[in-house]
Amino acid sequence: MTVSAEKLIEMAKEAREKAYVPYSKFKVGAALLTEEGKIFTGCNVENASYGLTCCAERTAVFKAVSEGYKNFAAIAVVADVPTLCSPCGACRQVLSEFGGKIKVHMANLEGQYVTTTVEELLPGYFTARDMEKE
Ligand SMILES: O=c1ccn([C@H]2C[C@H](O)[C@@H](CO)O2)c(=O)[nH]1
Ligand SMILES: [Zn+2]
Repeated sequence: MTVSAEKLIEMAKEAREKAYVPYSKFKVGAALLTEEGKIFTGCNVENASYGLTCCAERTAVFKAVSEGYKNFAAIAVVADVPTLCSPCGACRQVLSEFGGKIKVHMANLEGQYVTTTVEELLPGYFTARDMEKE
Protein backbone atom coordinates (compact mmCIF):
# COMPACT_ATOMS: atom_id res chain seq x y z
CA MET A 1 0.00 0.00 0.00
CA THR A 2 1.42 3.36 -1.04
CA VAL A 3 0.57 6.59 0.69
CA SER A 4 2.08 9.71 -0.84
CA ALA A 5 4.06 12.30 1.08
CA GLU A 6 1.41 14.83 0.05
CA LYS A 7 -1.38 12.78 1.61
CA LEU A 8 0.57 12.34 4.87
CA ILE A 9 1.30 16.07 4.95
CA GLU A 10 -2.39 16.81 4.42
CA MET A 11 -3.29 14.61 7.39
CA ALA A 12 -0.57 16.20 9.53
CA LYS A 13 -2.00 19.63 8.68
CA GLU A 14 -5.44 18.52 9.83
CA ALA A 15 -4.03 17.08 13.08
CA ARG A 16 -2.17 20.34 13.66
CA GLU A 17 -5.50 22.09 14.14
CA LYS A 18 -5.96 20.11 17.37
CA ALA A 19 -2.66 21.30 18.88
CA TYR A 20 -2.94 22.40 22.52
CA VAL A 21 -0.47 25.26 22.64
CA PRO A 22 -1.53 27.97 25.12
CA TYR A 23 2.12 28.79 25.88
CA SER A 24 4.10 28.75 22.64
CA LYS A 25 1.11 29.23 20.30
CA PHE A 26 3.20 27.16 17.89
CA LYS A 27 0.99 24.46 16.41
CA VAL A 28 2.59 21.31 15.02
CA GLY A 29 0.94 18.32 13.38
CA ALA A 30 2.30 14.90 12.51
CA ALA A 31 1.08 11.89 10.56
CA LEU A 32 2.83 8.55 10.94
CA LEU A 33 2.45 5.83 8.33
CA THR A 34 2.82 2.20 9.37
CA GLU A 35 4.18 -0.51 7.06
CA GLU A 36 0.61 -1.89 6.99
CA GLY A 37 -0.68 1.38 5.57
CA LYS A 38 -2.35 2.65 8.74
CA ILE A 39 -1.93 6.31 9.63
CA PHE A 40 -1.69 7.72 13.15
CA THR A 41 -1.81 11.47 13.58
CA GLY A 42 -0.62 13.63 16.46
CA CYS A 43 -0.38 17.22 17.62
CA ASN A 44 1.72 18.92 20.26
CA VAL A 45 0.23 18.99 23.75
CA GLU A 46 1.71 21.59 26.08
CA ASN A 47 1.61 21.88 29.84
CA ALA A 48 1.91 24.64 32.44
CA SER A 49 4.97 22.73 33.59
CA TYR A 50 6.59 23.46 30.23
CA GLY A 51 9.01 20.54 30.18
CA LEU A 52 6.14 18.05 30.16
CA THR A 53 5.10 19.15 26.68
CA CYS A 54 4.75 16.31 24.20
CA CYS A 55 5.61 17.09 20.58
CA ALA A 56 3.32 16.16 17.68
CA GLU A 57 5.72 13.45 16.49
CA ARG A 58 5.88 11.66 19.83
CA THR A 59 2.11 11.91 20.25
CA ALA A 60 1.73 10.07 16.92
CA VAL A 61 4.35 7.44 17.79
CA PHE A 62 2.86 6.76 21.21
CA LYS A 63 -0.64 6.50 19.76
CA ALA A 64 0.56 3.95 17.20
CA VAL A 65 2.61 1.86 19.61
CA SER A 66 -0.18 1.82 22.15
CA GLU A 67 -2.48 0.45 19.44
CA GLY A 68 -0.04 -2.34 18.60
CA TYR A 69 1.81 -0.84 15.60
CA LYS A 70 5.56 -0.38 15.58
CA ASN A 71 6.76 -0.84 12.01
CA PHE A 72 6.84 2.61 10.51
CA ALA A 73 7.50 3.70 6.93
CA ALA A 74 7.25 7.48 7.16
CA ILE A 75 6.23 10.47 9.23
CA ALA A 76 5.15 13.93 8.07
CA VAL A 77 5.63 16.94 10.33
CA VAL A 78 3.93 20.25 9.59
CA ALA A 79 4.14 23.71 11.12
CA ASP A 80 3.49 27.27 10.01
CA VAL A 81 7.05 28.26 9.23
CA PRO A 82 8.74 29.77 6.19
CA THR A 83 11.29 27.00 6.32
CA LEU A 84 10.37 23.43 7.28
CA CYS A 85 9.53 21.84 10.61
CA SER A 86 12.43 19.75 11.83
CA PRO A 87 11.80 17.20 14.62
CA CYS A 88 13.48 18.02 17.95
CA GLY A 89 16.21 15.82 19.42
CA ALA A 90 13.85 13.96 21.74
CA CYS A 91 11.54 13.01 18.86
CA ARG A 92 14.48 11.95 16.69
CA GLN A 93 15.61 9.59 19.43
CA VAL A 94 12.09 8.22 19.96
CA LEU A 95 11.65 7.64 16.21
CA SER A 96 15.08 5.96 16.01
CA GLU A 97 13.86 3.30 18.43
CA PHE A 98 11.69 2.05 15.57
CA GLY A 99 14.28 2.33 12.80
CA GLY A 100 16.71 4.70 11.18
CA LYS A 101 15.21 4.12 7.74
CA ILE A 102 11.87 5.77 8.57
CA LYS A 103 11.31 8.62 6.11
CA VAL A 104 10.70 12.07 7.55
CA HIS A 105 8.78 14.60 5.46
CA MET A 106 9.34 18.05 6.97
CA ALA A 107 6.72 20.44 5.69
CA ASN A 108 5.22 23.89 6.01
CA LEU A 109 1.63 25.03 5.49
CA GLU A 110 2.31 25.96 1.86
CA GLY A 111 2.90 22.30 1.16
CA GLN A 112 6.63 22.70 0.58
CA TYR A 113 8.55 19.83 2.03
CA VAL A 114 11.88 18.07 2.26
CA THR A 115 12.25 14.34 2.79
CA THR A 116 15.03 12.86 4.87
CA THR A 117 15.40 9.85 7.17
CA VAL A 118 15.71 9.36 10.90
CA GLU A 119 19.32 8.17 10.58
CA GLU A 120 20.20 11.26 8.58
CA LEU A 121 18.66 13.43 11.27
CA LEU A 122 20.34 11.60 14.13
CA PRO A 123 23.54 9.88 13.00
CA GLY A 124 24.95 7.40 15.51
CA TYR A 125 21.74 7.31 17.51
CA PHE A 126 21.69 5.37 20.77
CA THR A 127 20.00 2.02 20.40
CA ALA A 128 19.58 -1.36 22.13
CA ARG A 129 22.86 -2.50 20.49
CA ASP A 130 24.73 0.03 22.58
CA MET A 131 23.69 -1.76 25.76
CA GLU A 132 25.06 -5.15 24.67
CA LYS A 133 28.22 -6.25 26.51
CA GLU A 134 29.56 -8.39 23.65
O1 LIG B 1 9.22 19.22 15.66
C1 LIG B 1 8.62 19.81 16.58
C2 LIG B 1 9.13 20.99 17.16
C3 LIG B 1 8.40 21.59 18.18
N1 LIG B 1 7.23 21.05 18.59
C4 LIG B 1 6.43 21.72 19.62
C5 LIG B 1 6.88 21.63 21.04
C6 LIG B 1 6.25 22.88 21.62
O2 LIG B 1 4.88 22.64 21.95
C7 LIG B 1 6.27 23.89 20.49
C8 LIG B 1 7.39 24.89 20.57
O3 LIG B 1 8.62 24.23 20.73
O4 LIG B 1 6.38 23.11 19.31
C9 LIG B 1 6.71 19.90 18.03
O5 LIG B 1 5.62 19.41 18.37
N2 LIG B 1 7.45 19.31 17.05
ZN1 LIG C 1 9.95 16.78 19.47
